[in-house]
Amino acid sequence: KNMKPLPPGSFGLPLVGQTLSLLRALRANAGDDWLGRWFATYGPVTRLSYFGCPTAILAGAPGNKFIFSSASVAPKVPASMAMMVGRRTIRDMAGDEHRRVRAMMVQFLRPDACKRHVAGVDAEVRRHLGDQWHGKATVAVMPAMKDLTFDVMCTVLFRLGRDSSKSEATRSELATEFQQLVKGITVIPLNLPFTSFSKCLAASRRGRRAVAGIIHERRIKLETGQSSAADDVVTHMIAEGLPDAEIIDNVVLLMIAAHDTTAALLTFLIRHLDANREAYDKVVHEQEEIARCKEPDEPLSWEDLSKMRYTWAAALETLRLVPPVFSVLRKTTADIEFGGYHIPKGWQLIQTMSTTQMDAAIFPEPGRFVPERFEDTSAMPPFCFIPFGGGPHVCPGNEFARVETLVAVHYIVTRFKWKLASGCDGSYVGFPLPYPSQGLLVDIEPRHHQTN
Ligand code: HEM
Repeated sequence: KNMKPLPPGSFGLPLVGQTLSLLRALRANAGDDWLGRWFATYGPVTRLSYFGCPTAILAGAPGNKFIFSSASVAPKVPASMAMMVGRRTIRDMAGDEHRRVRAMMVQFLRPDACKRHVAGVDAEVRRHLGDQWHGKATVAVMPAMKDLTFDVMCTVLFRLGRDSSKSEATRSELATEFQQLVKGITVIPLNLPFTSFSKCLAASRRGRRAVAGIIHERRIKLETGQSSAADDVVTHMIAEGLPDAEIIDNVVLLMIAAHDTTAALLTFLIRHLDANREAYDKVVHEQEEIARCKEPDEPLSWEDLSKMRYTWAAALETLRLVPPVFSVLRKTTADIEFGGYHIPKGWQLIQTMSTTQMDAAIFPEPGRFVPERFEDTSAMPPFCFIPFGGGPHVCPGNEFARVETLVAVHYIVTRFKWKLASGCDGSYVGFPLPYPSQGLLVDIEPRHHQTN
């Protein structure tokens, strides 16, 4: 009787709702304009229909705080994602179960583990630049960064060595299948012969079989005393007694979460440094100072990374301007009230990173690339800069992403100069992940350090 009204807005046409119009805007990199118009019409708490579900979109820091920390809100896994990745990932779990499986991943992602990963990341980055940048005149940055982050993840987190042709084959099989299955997450889940979704499902089945093969090998090694639970995340999950089907789902999730996001960060950092010479000079200066104290083949150390303060500030500013994850999707697990409105149980909830990250009241001149904003973040209001999400499901890989980004930037800026190739305008689509036109083609030239 005393129920508050539903949020203002419109569900649009049956089934279609606002899905096509919002997706079209997102793909054309006009999602912010679309949402800006929507919020201007209906206010910061509003309803619409997205992928056939009643949905509330919340704008601003209070909305972010509510979505990330309310006990009556849980992650929503879209049907296409569940079909590609599986239904027993940590995105589908809550409470103790979520904490338990998440802890198995965090064991390999928290700062003390990342400290141990630095040398492995360093070797993989050098190897990549040696293979894909040295001797080249032009590089497509995004594909190169995707390869790099995929390989770093395989080597460092999953210990897929490069010591045998079998493990090289497993890596390349996983890389091929994952390229395809990731596409299936954002298409309409229509499983009919010859649809792109059905091809993605087939890739998912093959990718899952490859992961099952890795589990099989790791179990034998564990049982015969050739390995220990501390060696890698798969062996750890086996030792913790997680059922194989759940290991597969969570490994697939981890592989997806771990590589494209960091590749997008690296790509757009390179693009912004090209366009902002003052920031570029400061990054080069910081990295040259570190390189000067090292022997040519000496890997970077954890202490070196802690000196890369300006470079990390530039990376954070890149995440503010071009968040790899455009928005976070949740669902209500009970009837809730927010901002004077009633949001029923089972509705989807969406927040979008850019409503606060591009708000001039929080980040003056929000369109400008100003890394200095992140040199001291003590005055930054909470729940305004949220590229890694928030609450119990906040990204556990942020420290790993920091290590990867700083090591890669170190070797890129100390070994190469770059500028956009002629004909590449630096434009990009914003969804499902920010992806630059032509993969961001840059012309490169070697600087002075040229060892591998
Ligand atoms: C710049 C790089 C990255 C960005 C921007 C990013 C962003 C995000 C975001 C927005 C979420 C959802 C958080 C939420 O629901 O509140 C997430 C979740 C997640 N990320 Fe990342 N991520 C990055 C890198 C990584 C890396 C390197 C890994 C692993 C090595 C990783 C593993 C995960 C996992 C496992 C989850 C699910 C956590 C859960 O549901 O408990 N991410 N990430």
